[in-house]
Amino acid sequence: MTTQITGNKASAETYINGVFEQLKVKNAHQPEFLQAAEEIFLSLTPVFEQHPEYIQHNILSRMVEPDRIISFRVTWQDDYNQVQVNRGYRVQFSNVVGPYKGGLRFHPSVNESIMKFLAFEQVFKNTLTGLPIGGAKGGSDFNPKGKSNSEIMRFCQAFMTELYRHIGADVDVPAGDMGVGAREIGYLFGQYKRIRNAHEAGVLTGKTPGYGGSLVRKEATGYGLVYFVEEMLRDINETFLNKTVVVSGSGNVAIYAIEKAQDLGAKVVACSDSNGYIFDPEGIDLNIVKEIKEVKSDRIQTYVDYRPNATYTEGFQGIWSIPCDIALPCATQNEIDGDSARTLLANGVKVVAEGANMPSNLEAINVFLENGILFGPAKAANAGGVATSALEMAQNSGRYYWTFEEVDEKLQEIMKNIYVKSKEAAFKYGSPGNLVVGSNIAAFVKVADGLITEGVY
Ligand SMILES: NC(=O)C1=CN([C@@H]2O[C@H](COP(=O)(O)OP(=O)(O)OC[C@H]3O[C@@H](n4cnc5c(N)ncnc54)[C@H](O)[C@@H]3O)[C@@H](O)[C@H]2O)C=CC1
Ligand SMILES: O=C(O)CCC(=O)C(=O)O
Repeated sequence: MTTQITGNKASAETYINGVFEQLKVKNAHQPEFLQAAEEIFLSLTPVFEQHPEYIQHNILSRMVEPDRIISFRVTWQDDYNQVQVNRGYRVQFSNVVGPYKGGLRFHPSVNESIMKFLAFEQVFKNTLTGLPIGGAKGGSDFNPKGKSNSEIMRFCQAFMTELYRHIGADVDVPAGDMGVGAREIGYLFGQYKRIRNAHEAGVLTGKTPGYGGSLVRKEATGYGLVYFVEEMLRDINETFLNKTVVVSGSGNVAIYAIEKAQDLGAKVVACSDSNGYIFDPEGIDLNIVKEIKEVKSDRIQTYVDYRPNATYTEGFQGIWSIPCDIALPCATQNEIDGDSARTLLANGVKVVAEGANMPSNLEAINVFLENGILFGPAKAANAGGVATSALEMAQNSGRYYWTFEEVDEKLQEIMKNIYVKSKEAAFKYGSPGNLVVGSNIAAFVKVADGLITEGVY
């Protein structure tokens, strides 16, 4: 089946629906990728109405097909000398705006659909930062849980032994995502250097500060999320001060979102991991969470051993039944469904902003938007991490380091600009206040114009 391109004569909706029907046929077994695409397609009718040239250039069909998908075997030896085999991926989705850029996820759920949805989202997110970075994502179905440090190192070395041939400071620059932090990036970088015999610092970001890494990268996604919400609140003359906040997850994004929200005077009362959630009515003691997660790699359940007034509940979904002013989902995709969204609404939530990638499903997003909840979509609200990665690339190529304050100031400026850009696009294209539509359109137009500028390929 091929799309009929009839230029200005085709209605925007007919074109968009046609491309989506083809996408469903071609990717029938990739629900996460189709969900991410549908969310963007639903925003685009006014763009194609105003820009019939995008139909002539068949921009949408070009944008939903990744430049390439690399899949490879990762063979490594565990601590019992058993040979283990995992599957590795790198989806290089688009380099229209800059070199491919995006994290690596090590999690047993990783498959091609999840890699493609993340890489596709990354194209739009990276464009919104205003920095020259294209979109990619990679990872493996390797499960880091319960693995020794030596096993993690051997896995990372095996992973890089194949990945190295596909990346480069001007080609594709991976970083961390779930299950991949500074330790894993260190092992990956070490192996890259050994193979290439070159200290090409800009080939990976999220490195340890002092060894090529930028200050603030560790904190950047969580801090950036809170800076974005500050902008949303500013528009209604509000601040974080004395707000009750619920944050899901207790990993990199969640911990630093909690830290910054607390800095700004909020009371964060709950967080979670994949087993369950804790509720601390007096406000979470973040030092305990850091000790449990960053030092001991233990379950969040153990928090209640330190804080007698806190409670632990099995099951991660229940966290959304805790009344709050601001909800920050920072764990994983599809963690908020329609029912959870309605519960949040009934309990008086005012703002929902996404630290994780695609944490709200389409039904949940509609519940928020239709009921006037201020909603910050992931590709805008969590772009602070990748933006700071781009700042790390800039420092690496300039061969110097900025101070914590310098990077933090740039991050705040970037998050503010993303907010303004998304808000203005929403207004211009007829959906004032809708940051889903605004962020999708602002990014789409930039990539679409790039595709036209750079010619058909
Ligand atoms: N690390 C980064 O810079 C960025 C991460 N993200 C997204 O943020 C999310 C979290 O990533 P990180 O914090 O980096 O990962 P991480 O590996 O540091 O932490 C993930 C946390 O989520 C918990 N978790 C997993 N599934 C869960 C569930 N169903 N319910 C509750 N908790 C659950 C885990 O126990 C862990 O505490 C992911 O969606 C990731 O793609 C987005 C932008 C940048
Ligand atoms: O810093 C990066 O390159 C990647 C961050 C990331 O994976 C994300 O934004 O989802």
